[in-house]
Amino acid sequence: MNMLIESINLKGSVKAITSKSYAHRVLICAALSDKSTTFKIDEFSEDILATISCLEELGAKIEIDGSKIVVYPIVKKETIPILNCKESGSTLRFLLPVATTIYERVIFKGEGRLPERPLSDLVEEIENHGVKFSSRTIPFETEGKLNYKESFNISGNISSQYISGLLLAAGILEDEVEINITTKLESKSYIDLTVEVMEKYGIEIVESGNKIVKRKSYKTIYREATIENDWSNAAFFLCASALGDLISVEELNLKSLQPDREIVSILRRFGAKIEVKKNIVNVYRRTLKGITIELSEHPDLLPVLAVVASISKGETKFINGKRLRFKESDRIKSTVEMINNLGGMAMEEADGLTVIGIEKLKGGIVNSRGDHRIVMAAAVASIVCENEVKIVGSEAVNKSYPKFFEDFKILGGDICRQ
Ligand SMILES: O=C(O)C1=C[C@@H](OP(=O)(O)O)[C@@H](O)[C@H](O)C1
Ligand SMILES: C=C(OP(=O)(O)O)C(=O)O
Repeated sequence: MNMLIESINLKGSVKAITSKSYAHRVLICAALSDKSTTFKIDEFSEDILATISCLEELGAKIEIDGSKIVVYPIVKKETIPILNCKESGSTLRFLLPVATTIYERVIFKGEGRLPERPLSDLVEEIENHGVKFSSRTIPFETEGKLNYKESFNISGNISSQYISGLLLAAGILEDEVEINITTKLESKSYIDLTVEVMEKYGIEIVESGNKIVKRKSYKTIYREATIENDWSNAAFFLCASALGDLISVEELNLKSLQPDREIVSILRRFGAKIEVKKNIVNVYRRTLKGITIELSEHPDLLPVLAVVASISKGETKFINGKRLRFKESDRIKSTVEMINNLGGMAMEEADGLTVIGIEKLKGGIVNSRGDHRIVMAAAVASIVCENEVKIVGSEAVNKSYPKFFEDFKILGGDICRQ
């Protein structure tokens, strides 16, 4: 599907949607605990639906009634579970250790770019703990249960999801489990999110240096869960507000551990004025100037920040973002391509990019490269384009924010499906 967007300022207020990262974690912890958990999800993105259907396949009963969701604990089935993780890296990397802890045999599948995204360090460590794989990349079938006799050694600079996955699985056992991180740890806040949710289910996690120790197993003390709203997707409208008229983004937790909460201080460094009232964030347009942005702790912000950089005075350098090459697209390449196709100036580097700010973008055609964050960033870029923006493959947005264009329209956006 293609989307044609006229260059119009957006204005108004929008409520942030349910956090995808939180939803994955609460769904999994709920399914591994001993009683049902009830909570609300107001945006059933494809990634969240992938985790729901994989948990059902593992034997959890999940009832959905509008935005209300009740998750009952997994009851092990006789048949071999077939987990289709669709395009969700979190679903695959969280559920691989979980499923192999519970089941002797599991089939894993995926779609889009997921089979090409990194998994080998996790596969090797799971193999070291007694599980055989029919192939190194998905689709594969596993044979043998994950054993916890030895501690786990895993890299911390390829995907933080490896560590979150091992932690989530370790919570199934009452025993103490030790995870050693063998490299520099990136995206630490995503692990903090995992720990935060697991602790709500009675698990104790102690971190010291490069070692994480898990104690106790899942207990349901979190029968009525609350899921935070999503800073990663709120960032698109916060950036749109920095580029045009005011868009208030509502219902955000200012004290959240979500790494993408950092968008507030990044926009402030660009020169935007920010006002925070309770849980509402208002970003006001000011003259913006280029800055240096470290990507390793919040990789998902790159595409939309590159749009902000494209009309900020001087040079913006995005550094330490090697991992972005392995997202839904090679996000360094697809971001550079998006900015340049819209008439901006972006240069690709090995682990980041440089954007030189200009007065206004021209507009043009952007290929999403199957990446939801490129779709939403290109839509935001339309605000600072002289002409319209055409997004090819705009359906990729469903991965995290299916009603993004609905919200975009409510804010005054002029869009036409083609
Ligand atoms: O744990 C999570 O919820 C996520 C971790 C990050 O991935 P990596 O740690 O693989 O970079 C992030 O990019 C992804 O969107 C969500
Ligand atoms: C990379 C992302 O998610 P995941 O790794 O779960 O596919 C994302 O949402 O940008």
